[in-house]
Order: sequence, then C-alpha cells, then structure tokens
Amino acid sequence: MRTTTDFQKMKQEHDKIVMLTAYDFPSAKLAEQAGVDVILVGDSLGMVVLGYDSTVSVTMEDMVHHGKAVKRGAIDTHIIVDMPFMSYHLSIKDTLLNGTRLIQETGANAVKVEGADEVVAHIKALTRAGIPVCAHLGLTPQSVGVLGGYKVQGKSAAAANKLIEDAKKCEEAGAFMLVLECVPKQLAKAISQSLSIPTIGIGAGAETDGQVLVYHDILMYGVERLPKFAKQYTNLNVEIQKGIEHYISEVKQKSFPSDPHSFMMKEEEMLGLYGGKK
Ligand SMILES: Nc1nc(=O)c2c([nH]1)NC[C@@H]1CN(c3ccc(C(=O)N[C@@H](CCC(=O)O)C(=O)O)cc3)CN21
Ligand SMILES: CC(C)C(=O)C(=O)O
Ligand SMILES: [Mg+2]
Repeated sequence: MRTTTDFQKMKQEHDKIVMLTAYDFPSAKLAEQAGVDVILVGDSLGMVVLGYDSTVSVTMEDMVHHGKAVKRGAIDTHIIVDMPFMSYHLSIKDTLLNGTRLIQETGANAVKVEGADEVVAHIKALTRAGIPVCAHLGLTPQSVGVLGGYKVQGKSAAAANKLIEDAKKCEEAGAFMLVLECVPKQLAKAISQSLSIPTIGIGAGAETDGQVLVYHDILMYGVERLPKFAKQYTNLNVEIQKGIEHYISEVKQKSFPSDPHSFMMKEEEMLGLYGGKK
C-alpha cells in the first residue's frame, strides 16, 4: 500500500500518480487488481451511483456506507474518501468528528475537502489531528450553485493568481496532495511547479503529477455523456445492454434455463415421488 510519502517521492521522480474513483466492492476490487496507485471514494457517487443531479445531496452516511464497501474490495490500496457537502464547514469540532468517522469506520487512509479560504483552517486541524488531507481546487462541484454550473475555473490572470495562492495555502496547512479540476493546462502546470506536494489533475492538462477520472466515465458505465476532459476506454453500456437483452430473450423463448443450469433428482428417488403413485 502506498503512503503519503510515497506520493511525494513519485512527484520527485516524475512517476505519474494514477487515481481512479470507486464506489463499491466490485469497482474497488477491479481498480486494485488493475493496479491504480490510489482510489478515491468520490462524492460523485451521488451522481453516477445514486442518480442525484449534483454532489450536494450526498451525506456522511452515504460516504461511510460506500467507503466501507470500497475498503473491503481494496484492502491493499491507498484510499481517499471525499468529505461530503457541509461536513467540514460548521466548526473545527464537527470537521474533526466527521473526519474521524470517515477514517475509523471505513478504514480509509485520508480525506478530501474542496476549497481554500475558510476551509484552510479545517485542513490544518485535520492534519494536526493525524488525518491526512487531500485538497481540491478549481472546479469544486459542491459549490456548483455558487459557481453557476460546472465551468472551467482560473481562466483570467486574476482568478489564476488567486488559485495559485490558494494552492500554496492548502500546502502550508498540511495537505499532502491537491486535486485540480477543470483549470487551464498552463495554470495547472504553474501550480504543480510551485508546490512540493503532488497535484492530481482532472480537466487540468498533462503536466500535473497525477491524473484522476471517474470510474463510470472511463468505462462508459451508466453515464450517457462525458465531460470534455474525460475519455472512454471501453463501453460497458453496450456490453451490459446486450447481456440483459440476451437474458430476456432466452427466458421468453424458453431456451434458458436448460439442463446444464438445472438440478436433477436421481431416477430411484423419482420412483418414490408422490409416494410411489403416479
Ligand atoms: N460522471 C461524472 N464525471 C465527473 O467527472 C464528475 C461527476 N460526474 N460529478 C461530479 C463532478 C462534476 N464534474 C463535471 C461535470 C461536468 C462538467 C462539464 O460538462 N464541463 C464542460 C465545460 C464547461 C466550460 O466550458 O466551462 C465540458 O464541456 O466538459 C465538468 C465537470 C466533474 N465531476
Ligand atoms: C472528480 C473527483 C476529483 C471527485 O472529487 C469525485 O469523484 O467526487
Ligand atoms: Mg468529489
């Protein structure tokens, strides 16, 4: 299992960190078997697994429930769990209690929080208390209402400079890693060069220290359209649809279940069926 210091070393050695989300036992097991460096139990589960139209509806209970399943499927992989909407804003005490629940109840290694500004103090408190924190800047989906949609962030020089300052504050507060979502590639490069902690990009170009994408997006699994930054590596929608339709047609045509999928009674036992009368 990789540690926070291993990720630091990977940045120094230009060994790209590959992160993938996972939300349950099978996705975690397959991600671990394929060899991802780190699994993110993203609150994107609210959208791709639970069917909400944003991540704002996701609760601590949801994250604990899915986090536990992921850990059971990937006991040897570094796991980061997203702290959900409003679980790290009310007070430092609430943040520490929620961070503790995510780590203790799921067995995950670290938590992730979105934003800088008021959140920086919470990153510091969690880290001081022994909970590793991954920061997340740029497009922060839990603020979709304030941002006015899922839009690229840091496009102007002023917005870019603010993001560079925010990134430095997250590092100074103790974050061990930083996710950069939907920012121009030049900005992601500048931030990656000015920090000593690794950056993980999603819609941030090729010059971050690592990459993250959503499980269901790379596999085209249950999602209909992909964000511009995501890439489809296979199409499970097609395979799953085909499989289910084949099952339906075989049952309807009475070709399934056939004998190889049935249980048999021995001939002599058959003679005793209905008390020997037939
Ligand atoms: N399936 C999925 N994949 C994700 O990457 C993802 C989620 N869900 N849910 C949580 C957040 C929301 N994310 C999103 C969702 C949509 C766009 C999007 O459509 N962006 C536009 C760019 C808009 C612009 O030009 O400013 C795009 O065309 O990609 C971006 C990030 C990323 N996360
Ligand atoms: C897209 C990644 C970075 C995330 O936060 C999530 O999956 O929830
Ligand atoms: Mg998230």
